[in-house]
Amino acid sequence: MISFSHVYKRYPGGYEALKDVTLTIAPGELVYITGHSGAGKTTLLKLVAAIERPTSGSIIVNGQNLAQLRRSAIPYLRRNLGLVFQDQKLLFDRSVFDNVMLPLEVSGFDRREAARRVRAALDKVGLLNREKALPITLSGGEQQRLAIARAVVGRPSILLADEPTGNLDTAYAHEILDVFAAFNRVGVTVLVATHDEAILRSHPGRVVTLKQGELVA
Ligand SMILES: Nc1ncnc2c1ncn2[C@@H]1O[C@H](COP(=O)(O)OP(=O)(O)OP(=O)(O)O)[C@@H](O)[C@H]1O
Repeated sequence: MISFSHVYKRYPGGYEALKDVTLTIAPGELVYITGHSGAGKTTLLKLVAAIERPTSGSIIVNGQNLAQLRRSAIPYLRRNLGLVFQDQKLLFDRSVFDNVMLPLEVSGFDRREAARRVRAALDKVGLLNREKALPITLSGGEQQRLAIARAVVGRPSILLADEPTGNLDTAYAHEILDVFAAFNRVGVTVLVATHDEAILRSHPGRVVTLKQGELVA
Protein backbone atom coordinates (compact mmCIF):
# COMPACT_ATOMS: atom_id res chain seq x y z
CA MET A 1 0.00 0.00 0.00
CA ILE A 2 1.00 3.59 -0.65
CA SER A 3 -0.40 6.24 1.64
CA PHE A 4 0.24 9.99 1.59
CA SER A 5 -1.10 12.03 4.49
CA HIS A 6 -0.96 15.84 4.28
CA VAL A 7 2.24 15.75 2.27
CA TYR A 8 4.02 18.98 1.36
CA LYS A 9 7.16 19.16 -0.75
CA ARG A 10 9.08 22.40 -0.95
CA TYR A 11 12.28 22.37 -3.02
CA PRO A 12 15.38 24.28 -1.98
CA GLY A 13 14.70 27.78 -3.27
CA GLY A 14 11.19 27.69 -1.85
CA TYR A 15 9.08 26.29 -4.69
CA GLU A 16 6.17 24.32 -3.29
CA ALA A 17 5.74 21.39 -5.70
CA LEU A 18 3.16 19.48 -3.61
CA LYS A 19 0.66 20.95 -1.16
CA ASP A 20 -1.36 18.99 1.37
CA VAL A 21 -1.58 15.80 -0.70
CA THR A 22 -3.56 13.01 0.95
CA LEU A 23 -3.92 9.87 -1.14
CA THR A 24 -4.21 6.13 -0.60
CA ILE A 25 -3.34 3.56 -3.26
CA ALA A 26 -4.32 0.00 -2.48
CA PRO A 27 -2.11 -2.98 -3.37
CA GLY A 28 -2.83 -4.05 -6.94
CA GLU A 29 -4.29 -0.72 -8.08
CA LEU A 30 -3.46 0.89 -11.42
CA VAL A 31 -3.34 4.67 -11.03
CA TYR A 32 -2.64 7.35 -13.63
CA ILE A 33 -1.34 10.65 -12.29
CA THR A 34 -2.19 13.46 -14.65
CA GLY A 35 -1.87 17.22 -14.64
CA HIS A 36 -0.21 20.11 -16.45
CA SER A 37 3.55 20.47 -16.84
CA GLY A 38 4.96 21.38 -13.43
CA ALA A 39 1.87 20.14 -11.56
CA GLY A 40 4.00 17.88 -9.36
CA LYS A 41 3.59 14.45 -11.00
CA THR A 42 7.30 13.61 -11.06
CA THR A 43 7.71 14.92 -7.52
CA LEU A 44 4.96 12.59 -6.31
CA LEU A 45 6.66 9.54 -7.87
CA LYS A 46 10.07 10.61 -6.51
CA LEU A 47 8.61 10.78 -3.01
CA VAL A 48 7.29 7.20 -3.31
CA ALA A 49 10.76 6.03 -4.32
CA ALA A 50 12.47 8.11 -1.59
CA ILE A 51 14.43 9.95 -4.29
CA GLU A 52 13.06 13.09 -2.62
CA ARG A 53 11.89 13.49 0.97
CA PRO A 54 8.68 15.25 2.01
CA THR A 55 8.99 18.64 3.73
CA SER A 56 6.13 17.60 5.99
CA GLY A 57 3.43 14.98 6.18
CA SER A 58 3.79 11.22 6.17
CA ILE A 59 4.31 8.72 3.36
CA ILE A 60 3.90 5.02 4.00
CA VAL A 61 5.08 2.58 1.32
CA ASN A 62 4.73 -1.15 1.97
CA GLY A 63 4.41 -0.50 5.69
CA GLN A 64 7.47 1.73 5.95
CA ASN A 65 7.22 5.38 6.95
CA LEU A 66 9.49 7.10 4.46
CA ALA A 67 9.81 10.25 6.56
CA GLN A 68 11.66 8.17 9.16
CA LEU A 69 13.50 5.88 6.77
CA ARG A 70 17.26 5.76 7.31
CA ARG A 71 19.48 6.19 4.25
CA SER A 72 20.76 2.65 4.74
CA ALA A 73 17.20 1.28 4.40
CA ILE A 74 16.60 2.86 0.98
CA PRO A 75 18.08 -0.06 -1.03
CA TYR A 76 15.61 -2.42 0.70
CA LEU A 77 12.70 -0.12 -0.16
CA ARG A 78 13.84 0.10 -3.79
CA ARG A 79 14.06 -3.68 -4.11
CA ASN A 80 10.27 -3.69 -4.13
CA LEU A 81 10.01 -0.84 -6.61
CA GLY A 82 10.43 -0.89 -10.37
CA LEU A 83 11.34 2.55 -11.73
CA VAL A 84 10.82 3.72 -15.30
CA PHE A 85 12.21 7.26 -15.13
CA GLN A 86 13.57 9.48 -17.89
CA ASP A 87 17.03 9.77 -16.33
CA GLN A 88 17.56 6.00 -16.24
CA LYS A 89 19.17 5.56 -19.60
CA LEU A 90 19.66 2.30 -21.43
CA LEU A 91 23.23 1.16 -21.99
CA PHE A 92 23.62 1.50 -25.73
CA ASP A 93 26.84 -0.52 -25.94
CA ARG A 94 25.21 -3.54 -24.28
CA SER A 95 22.67 -5.98 -25.71
CA VAL A 96 18.98 -6.00 -24.83
CA PHE A 97 19.64 -9.08 -22.67
CA ASP A 98 22.54 -7.42 -20.81
CA ASN A 99 20.54 -4.26 -20.14
CA VAL A 100 17.91 -6.30 -18.29
CA MET A 101 20.54 -8.47 -16.60
CA LEU A 102 22.31 -5.48 -15.07
CA PRO A 103 20.09 -4.93 -12.00
CA LEU A 104 20.32 -8.64 -11.13
CA GLU A 105 24.11 -8.63 -11.57
CA VAL A 106 24.33 -5.71 -9.18
CA SER A 107 22.37 -7.60 -6.53
CA GLY A 108 24.56 -10.69 -6.92
CA PHE A 109 22.06 -13.17 -8.38
CA ASP A 110 22.95 -16.72 -9.40
CA ARG A 111 23.77 -16.39 -13.12
CA ARG A 112 21.50 -19.16 -14.39
CA GLU A 113 18.48 -18.08 -12.34
CA ALA A 114 19.17 -14.49 -13.42
CA ALA A 115 19.19 -15.47 -17.11
CA ARG A 116 15.87 -17.25 -16.65
CA ARG A 117 14.36 -14.15 -15.07
CA VAL A 118 15.75 -11.85 -17.77
CA ARG A 119 14.10 -13.97 -20.46
CA ALA A 120 10.82 -14.03 -18.51
CA ALA A 121 10.87 -10.22 -18.28
CA LEU A 122 11.72 -9.83 -21.98
CA ASP A 123 8.93 -12.25 -22.85
CA LYS A 124 6.39 -10.17 -20.89
CA VAL A 125 7.23 -7.04 -22.87
CA GLY A 126 7.40 -8.88 -26.20
CA LEU A 127 11.16 -8.54 -26.75
CA LEU A 128 12.34 -12.12 -26.31
CA ASN A 129 13.27 -12.40 -29.97
CA ARG A 130 15.45 -9.27 -29.71
CA GLU A 131 17.64 -10.31 -26.80
CA LYS A 132 20.88 -10.08 -28.78
CA ALA A 133 20.04 -6.75 -30.41
CA LEU A 134 21.66 -3.47 -29.38
CA PRO A 135 19.14 -0.92 -28.06
CA ILE A 136 19.97 1.54 -30.85
CA THR A 137 18.41 -0.87 -33.37
CA LEU A 138 15.07 -0.86 -31.50
CA SER A 139 12.16 1.48 -32.18
CA GLY A 140 11.24 4.09 -29.57
CA GLY A 141 8.39 1.91 -28.34
CA GLU A 142 10.66 -1.12 -28.09
CA GLN A 143 13.27 0.88 -26.17
CA GLN A 144 10.60 1.92 -23.71
CA ARG A 145 9.48 -1.71 -23.35
CA LEU A 146 13.12 -2.63 -22.70
CA ALA A 147 13.24 -0.03 -19.91
CA ILE A 148 10.10 -1.61 -18.44
CA ALA A 149 11.64 -5.11 -18.60
CA ARG A 150 14.67 -3.79 -16.71
CA ALA A 151 12.37 -2.24 -14.10
CA VAL A 152 10.38 -5.43 -13.49
CA VAL A 153 13.12 -8.06 -13.66
CA GLY A 154 13.56 -7.87 -9.88
CA ARG A 155 9.82 -8.63 -9.51
CA PRO A 156 8.81 -5.43 -7.71
CA SER A 157 5.42 -5.14 -6.04
CA ILE A 158 5.14 -1.51 -7.18
CA LEU A 159 5.97 -0.11 -10.61
CA LEU A 160 6.49 3.66 -11.02
CA ALA A 161 6.65 5.16 -14.51
CA ASP A 162 7.23 8.83 -15.29
CA GLU A 163 5.88 9.93 -18.70
CA PRO A 164 6.62 6.51 -20.22
CA THR A 165 4.84 7.41 -23.45
CA GLY A 166 6.42 10.88 -23.61
CA ASN A 167 7.86 10.97 -27.10
CA LEU A 168 6.08 8.00 -28.65
CA ASP A 169 3.52 7.84 -31.45
CA THR A 170 0.00 7.05 -30.31
CA ALA A 171 0.18 3.39 -31.39
CA TYR A 172 3.38 2.81 -29.39
CA ALA A 173 1.93 4.71 -26.44
CA HIS A 174 -1.07 2.37 -26.35
CA GLU A 175 1.30 -0.62 -26.48
CA ILE A 176 3.16 0.68 -23.43
CA LEU A 177 -0.07 1.18 -21.48
CA ASP A 178 -1.07 -2.38 -22.45
CA VAL A 179 2.18 -3.65 -20.92
CA PHE A 180 1.45 -1.82 -17.65
CA ALA A 181 -2.11 -3.16 -17.62
CA ALA A 182 -0.75 -6.70 -18.04
CA PHE A 183 1.58 -6.30 -15.04
CA ASN A 184 -1.28 -4.85 -13.06
CA ARG A 185 -3.45 -7.88 -13.87
CA VAL A 186 -0.92 -10.15 -12.16
CA GLY A 187 -1.05 -8.04 -9.00
CA VAL A 188 1.59 -5.34 -9.43
CA THR A 189 0.61 -1.89 -8.14
CA VAL A 190 1.24 0.51 -11.03
CA LEU A 191 1.57 4.32 -10.92
CA VAL A 192 1.96 6.07 -14.25
CA ALA A 193 2.52 9.83 -14.48
CA THR A 194 1.36 11.28 -17.78
CA HIS A 195 0.16 14.62 -19.14
CA ASP A 196 -1.49 12.79 -22.06
CA GLU A 197 -5.05 12.30 -20.90
CA ALA A 198 -6.22 11.36 -24.39
CA ILE A 199 -4.44 7.98 -24.40
CA LEU A 200 -5.99 7.08 -21.04
CA ARG A 201 -9.52 6.98 -22.44
CA SER A 202 -8.93 3.52 -23.85
CA HIS A 203 -7.08 2.29 -20.72
CA PRO A 204 -9.20 1.88 -17.61
CA GLY A 205 -7.68 2.81 -14.28
CA ARG A 206 -8.04 5.31 -11.51
CA VAL A 207 -7.06 8.82 -12.54
CA VAL A 208 -5.57 11.21 -10.00
CA THR A 209 -5.15 14.80 -11.13
CA LEU A 210 -2.73 17.38 -9.77
CA LYS A 211 -3.03 21.10 -10.32
CA GLN A 212 -0.23 23.34 -9.11
CA GLY A 213 0.76 20.76 -6.54
CA GLU A 214 -2.71 20.08 -5.21
CA LEU A 215 -4.93 17.06 -5.77
CA VAL A 216 -8.03 18.06 -7.65
CA ALA A 217 -9.56 14.65 -8.35
N1 LIG B 1 15.01 19.66 -7.78
C1 LIG B 1 14.19 20.72 -7.89
N2 LIG B 1 14.52 21.91 -7.40
C2 LIG B 1 13.68 22.97 -7.48
N3 LIG B 1 12.48 22.92 -8.08
C3 LIG B 1 12.09 21.75 -8.60
C4 LIG B 1 12.92 20.59 -8.55
N4 LIG B 1 12.26 19.57 -9.15
C5 LIG B 1 11.08 20.07 -9.57
N5 LIG B 1 10.98 21.37 -9.24
C6 LIG B 1 9.82 22.24 -9.51
O1 LIG B 1 8.66 21.67 -8.93
C7 LIG B 1 7.54 21.80 -9.82
C8 LIG B 1 6.90 20.44 -10.05
O2 LIG B 1 7.79 19.66 -10.83
P1 LIG B 1 7.46 18.17 -11.30
O3 LIG B 1 8.62 17.72 -12.10
O4 LIG B 1 7.05 17.37 -10.14
O5 LIG B 1 6.19 18.43 -12.23
P2 LIG B 1 5.53 17.50 -13.33
O6 LIG B 1 4.07 17.57 -13.12
O7 LIG B 1 6.18 16.16 -13.33
O8 LIG B 1 5.89 18.30 -14.64
P3 LIG B 1 6.30 17.76 -16.10
O9 LIG B 1 5.04 17.19 -16.69
O10 LIG B 1 6.75 19.02 -16.79
O11 LIG B 1 7.39 16.77 -15.91
C9 LIG B 1 8.06 22.47 -11.08
O12 LIG B 1 7.71 23.82 -11.05
C10 LIG B 1 9.55 22.29 -11.00
O13 LIG B 1 10.22 23.38 -11.60
